[in-house]
Amino acid sequence: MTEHTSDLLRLLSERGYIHQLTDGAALDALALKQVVPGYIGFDATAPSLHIGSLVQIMMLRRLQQAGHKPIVVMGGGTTKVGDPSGKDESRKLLDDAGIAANIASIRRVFERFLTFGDEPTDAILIDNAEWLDTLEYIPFLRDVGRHFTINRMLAFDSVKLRLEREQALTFLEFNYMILQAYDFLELSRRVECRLQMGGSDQWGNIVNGIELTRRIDGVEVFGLTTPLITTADGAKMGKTASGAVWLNEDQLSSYDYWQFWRNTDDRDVGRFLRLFTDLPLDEIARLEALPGAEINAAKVVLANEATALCRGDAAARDAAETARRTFEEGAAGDALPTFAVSGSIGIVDALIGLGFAASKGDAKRLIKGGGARIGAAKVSDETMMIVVGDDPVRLSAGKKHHGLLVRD
Ligand SMILES: N[C@@H](Cc1ccc(O)cc1)C(=O)O
Repeated sequence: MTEHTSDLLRLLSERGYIHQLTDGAALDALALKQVVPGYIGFDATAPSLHIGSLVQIMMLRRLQQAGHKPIVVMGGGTTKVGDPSGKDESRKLLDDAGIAANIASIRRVFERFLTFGDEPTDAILIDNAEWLDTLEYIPFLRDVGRHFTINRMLAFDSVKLRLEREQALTFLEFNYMILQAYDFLELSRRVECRLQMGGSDQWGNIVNGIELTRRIDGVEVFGLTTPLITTADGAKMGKTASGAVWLNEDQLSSYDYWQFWRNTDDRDVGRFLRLFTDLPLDEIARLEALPGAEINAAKVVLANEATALCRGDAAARDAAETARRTFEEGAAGDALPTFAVSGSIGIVDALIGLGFAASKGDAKRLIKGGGARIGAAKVSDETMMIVVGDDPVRLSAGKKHHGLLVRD
């Protein structure tokens, strides 16, 4: 990576956010002389974003920390089309009411990470349905469509991969990149947006927007993508045995959110501290160098900081306190029910003992349905025996019910 002089690019590059960047030198120069409005778009395919979107949200936060203006674009329009980028199959189409409900629920999380308002570096939120919903087909094709060649569109990964694998790509989805490109042009006109950021799968959509904005308005805008965040064992970050790690509190308790971070692989701690917390780099360097089991202290710091950012200080403190009491003192935290066991117990009896199942049949159905977990691991064997030693064993039924087996 070349040396950057602007706070913006220095901050993004030293904390590990940059994968690809268009004309870095020109963006660097622009960021030195003015407030750069930069955007990231989020489609509203679920009621909450999950950890997979957290790098993008953190990038908007970094943009603001470096003195620039974050623009959150909610994809009220693009969600109706469905981005084929990085997807093997067409997305399930949502109706207007479903999209509106998802947007209302998703948008709350941004208030935790960004400061909104009317000042030059305050964040703003815009819904692209504002301009996409009312496009007129023939004028749009003539003004915008003529700048795209099918020859080139076929070469972008989002299209090419589906064709190569002989997976269907509908004409509806084929239009997505044009609509996202048009968003960039609209945002350049409406709020002088100069930068679009996104995950690495968004590169094609972003580049199309840059070219369209240059061709139609003669304005130079920039693009930046983040690396795909994987864990040390090679998995995509945020996929746990129990499902997606949701950012919204009504989808995942703050205690479970905290635990997700606490369970970070030793090798990922430093990288995650840089990406997902505001701790200064020298402090992170110290934490990631902690030897042996002391690295667990760094994981607790990561869990505390990341949870405080997303869920607030009080939620982070409560989660840390519950964890400390349950795991460090071996006693039960207020938040979780316990069941005392002498030596070992069968999984079925444990589920009944904690009140998660009313009968043996009920407990077996829960296990068959994939709803029973020990720690983060799904239980599939209904005859499994659990040995309870000095440390309590955490048992869960579904997403909401958690309890501890403690030694009698
Ligand atoms: N295509 C993006 C979302 C997006 C929507 C509209 C935009 O203008 C930009 C980005 C995604 O699927 O993650």
